[in-house]
Amino acid sequence: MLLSLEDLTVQVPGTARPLLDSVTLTVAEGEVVGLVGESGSGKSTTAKAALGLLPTGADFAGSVRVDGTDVLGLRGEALRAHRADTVAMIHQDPRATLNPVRRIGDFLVERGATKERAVELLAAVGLSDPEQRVRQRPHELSGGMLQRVVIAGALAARPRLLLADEATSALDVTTQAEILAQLRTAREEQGAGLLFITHDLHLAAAYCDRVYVMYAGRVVEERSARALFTTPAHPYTQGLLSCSPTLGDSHPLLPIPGRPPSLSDTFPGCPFAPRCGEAEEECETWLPEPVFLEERGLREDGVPSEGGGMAACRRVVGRRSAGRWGSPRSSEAESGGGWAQRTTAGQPKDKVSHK
Ligand SMILES: Nc1ncnc2c1ncn2[C@@H]1O[C@H](COP(=O)(O)OP(=O)(O)OP(=O)(O)O)[C@@H](O)[C@H]1O
Repeated sequence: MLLSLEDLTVQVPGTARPLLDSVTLTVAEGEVVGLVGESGSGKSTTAKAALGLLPTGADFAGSVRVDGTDVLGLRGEALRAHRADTVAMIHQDPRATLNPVRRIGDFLVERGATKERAVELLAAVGLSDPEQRVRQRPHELSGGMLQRVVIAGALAARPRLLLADEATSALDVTTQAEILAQLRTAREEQGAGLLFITHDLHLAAAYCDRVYVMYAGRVVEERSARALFTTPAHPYTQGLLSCSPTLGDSHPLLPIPGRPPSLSDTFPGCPFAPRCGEAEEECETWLPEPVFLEERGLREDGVPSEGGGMAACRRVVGRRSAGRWGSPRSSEAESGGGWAQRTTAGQPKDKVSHK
């Protein structure tokens, strides 16, 4: 597996609950995996963990592996090489990545491209006049052009794993569509995996192969993009879909009531229970573990589901076997009940300090 997070729990001092709580997530070679959730759900912290970057002073438990390498154990030159060569992150604001006084060509050469390849990379991400662009400085290009430059820079070292954190959110829809297509092409040509972070569940469903939904530092659902869109299993996923508009859909938008929890909020049970229209008394005290969703017949209204996947909700427990997040499905984990009583406010066991 290219990227594998296993039960990653991350806590910083002074917060009541962890930033990440037992996050398990995989990205295979050549796969586009979406990570969605409201602000503060832990998406960026999850992606940064793949770079070996945890908040200063954080305690963590669990593991992060890229191509089999234990990333959180890397130090010094090995960590620098990992960040320079193996993984590349693309942020929302290209101006935060680009040095305003350096030429575009220098930016690409610093990332390992030759001068000829710098021109080729700019052409590959759809910039016109690439020979001229390499001599220009960031203030001479528009925001959409700069984001293309940043993507060219991310591809320069031919990384195995691309992390796109809201990389297209600030762009107009035409530029967004072109950049998404170019990221996909780059992924195909280089065989890289792509972790695609977005607030927009519809975009994730349209663009990704598989999607993880996060809430309050936990993964609450993992499905194929199509299954997530057609038969969302978790009430939170259903809520996200109901409150985001789609073209041609005349249904009224239904916002999820309440607000996402802060790091000072703790929960004896399911973190989503206070906002969940389906919550029952048990949800307030029991934390649902992930369970497998079968190929068909998941939903109570009889609509067939597709593609299996996992969800952590009391509504699907009892009808499904306990499981582990990730892909492919692991048969040895198919036993047990799928419920766990939460005993602490998420204190990681066997924690390690990240200084
Ligand atoms: N270095 C840090 N120290 C303390 N808290 C942090 C640190 N980094 C992130 N957090 C907190 O961890 C939680 C998760 O943050 P994260 O940025 O991962 O969420 P997100 O889902 O990416 O949000 P957004 O969509 O707004 O970027 C937030 O409550 C954030 O304030």
